Amino acid sequence: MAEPHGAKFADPELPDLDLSRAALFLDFDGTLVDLADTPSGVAVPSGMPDLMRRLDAATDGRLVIVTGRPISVVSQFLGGYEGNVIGCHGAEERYDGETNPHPLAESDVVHRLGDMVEAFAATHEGLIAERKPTGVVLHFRQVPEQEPDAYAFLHALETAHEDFDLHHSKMAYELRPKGISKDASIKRMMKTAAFAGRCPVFFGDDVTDEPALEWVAGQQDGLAVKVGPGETGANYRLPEPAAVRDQLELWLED
Ligand SMILES: O=P(O)(O)OC[C@H]1O[C@H](O[C@H]2O[C@H](CO)[C@@H](O)[C@H](O)[C@H]2O)[C@H](O)[C@@H](O)[C@@H]1O
Repeated sequence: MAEPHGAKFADPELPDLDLSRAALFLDFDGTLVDLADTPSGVAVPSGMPDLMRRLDAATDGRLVIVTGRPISVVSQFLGGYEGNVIGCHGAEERYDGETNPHPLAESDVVHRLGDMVEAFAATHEGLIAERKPTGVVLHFRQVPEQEPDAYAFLHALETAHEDFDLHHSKMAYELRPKGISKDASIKRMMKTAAFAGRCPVFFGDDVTDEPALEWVAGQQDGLAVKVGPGETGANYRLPEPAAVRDQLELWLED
């Protein structure tokens, strides 16, 4: 078993957890792995695929990766992970090997939006367009001074496309289908026979994770863990992804 690296602080300390009674929801970027300069630049620790396999076994299949990334992308980052994923912020779901995409997935309108955002990024050095099956992201991490331009462009696209909403995440703006969210997907999953009665546990770092953190901590009496600084409705906090991985290893040892 891997040696824990030692969390710098936990606020307050996380309790012991019987994984066989838990439903474990894990965000990816900024939670399992450190943020990087570009979407493709994240470094996934070599032990991560094995950690996911062991968590999936310990929860008897109640491990779910909850991410803004497409299922195919996060699965590749996790070394060919085939388990449960809420992807594209809830616009794609894979449970028990079966994938349910949103009706707008790979639609003409999504492709057109992707083309337009790519063309905009191509004429604005430092901006990065990231296409998804259900939307598109415009990243300004390399050029924070271009945030107003990035916002103005995506806001104009949002205004012209009534089926899409504009969302802000870490150094990025994203267009995604209306009515989807991580918390809606988690709530739906927790109502299924396989998950009902389990203690929900959710780790997340971003504003897009807050509604689910608040729901898990405030209404479910579960464990909601905010990763990193910032205001939160979570009931626990860890400082960084390395501390998250250590905590998961500790629960696996119990
Ligand atoms: O829900 P998550 O798993 O946290 O995914 C959220 C978004 O993560 C990625 O963007 C963020 O991470 C990048 C790599 O560290 C970083 O460069 C960027 O600034 C962050 O916003 C991903 O690219 C998005 O598709 C996800 O929605």
